[in-house]
Amino acid sequence: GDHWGYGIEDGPSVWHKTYPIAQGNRQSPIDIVPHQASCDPSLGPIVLNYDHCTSMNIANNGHSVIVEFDDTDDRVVIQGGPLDNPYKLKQFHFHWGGKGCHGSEHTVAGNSYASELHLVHWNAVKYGTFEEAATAPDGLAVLGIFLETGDDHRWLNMITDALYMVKFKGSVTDFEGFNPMCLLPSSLDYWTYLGSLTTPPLYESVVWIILREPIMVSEKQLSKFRMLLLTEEEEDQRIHMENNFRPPQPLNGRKVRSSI
Ligand SMILES: CN[C@H]1CN(c2cccc(OC)c2)S(=O)(=O)c2sc(S(N)(=O)=O)cc21
Ligand SMILES: [Zn+2]
Repeated sequence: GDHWGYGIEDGPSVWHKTYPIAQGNRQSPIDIVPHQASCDPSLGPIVLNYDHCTSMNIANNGHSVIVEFDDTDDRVVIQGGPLDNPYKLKQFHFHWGGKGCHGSEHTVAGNSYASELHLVHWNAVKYGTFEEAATAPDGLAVLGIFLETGDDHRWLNMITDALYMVKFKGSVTDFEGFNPMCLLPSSLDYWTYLGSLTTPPLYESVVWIILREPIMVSEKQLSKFRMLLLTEEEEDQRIHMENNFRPPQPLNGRKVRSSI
C-alpha cells in the first residue's frame, strides 16, 4: 500500500528512496516565473467540454479528497492549447495548507496560493487504459487552478458540504452530476510545461496547464478540507489532512510557455 505522505518521516524529502524518479529531470510542481515564460503565439486556447457531467463519487484516499469520473464515454474532454489530442477527465482533487498558511503546489514568482485544484485527464486516443497513459510522456494532462482566500465560492459548497461524509481515510460516497465547469475562473489564460505527477508514483507523464487566474474561496470553506483525516475510522489516533503539497522542483532547463 501507499507508505508515503507529507510528514517528516514519509514526506517529499524522502520519496526518492522508494521512487527514485523523484530526482528526475521533469518533476513537478515548479515555480512559474511569468516574465521568464515564453509567450508562444502558436499556443491556441484551451477548449474544455465538461457539459455531460459524469462524476461518480467523492473519496478520501489518505492523501487528498478526490472526485472520480466515469471515463468510459468520450464526452468529458480537454483539448487545444499544447495538446495534440483530446484528453478525457478521470478525476479532480485538491492540495491545501494548514490554518492560514499556503498550500498550493505550483508557485508564481515565489508566491504560493492557499490551495490548488488538479483536474486529471488522460490521452485515450493514444493509450488504451489510464494506467498505461499515466506512464507515457504525453499520457496525462493536468489542469491546475489556484484557490485564493476571499469570498465564499458558491459552487465549492457542493464539495465542502460532502466532506463530512468522507472524513476518514478509505471512505467514499456517491457524488453524481457534479460539473467541474463551475470551478473554473473567468479567464482560461495559462502557462504550460512538461512535468510529472506531484505525488508518488511521480511518473513524468504530465502536460501541465496552469491557469493564471485563481478562483476565490472562503477561509471557512478551506477549513472544511482540513477536517479530513489521514487516519481510518478504526484507528484511535486522528491526524488531520493538511499541508498535502510538494514543494517546487528544479526546472532543469525546461521551457514554460504562456498563452498570454
Ligand atoms: C496519489 N495521486 C496520484 C494517483 N495517480 C496515479 C497515476 C498512475 C498510477 C497510479 O497508481 C498506480 C496512480 S493519478 O494519476 O490519479 C494522480 S494525478 C496527481 S497530480 N497531483 O500530479 O495531479 C497525482 C496522482
Ligand atoms: Zn494533485
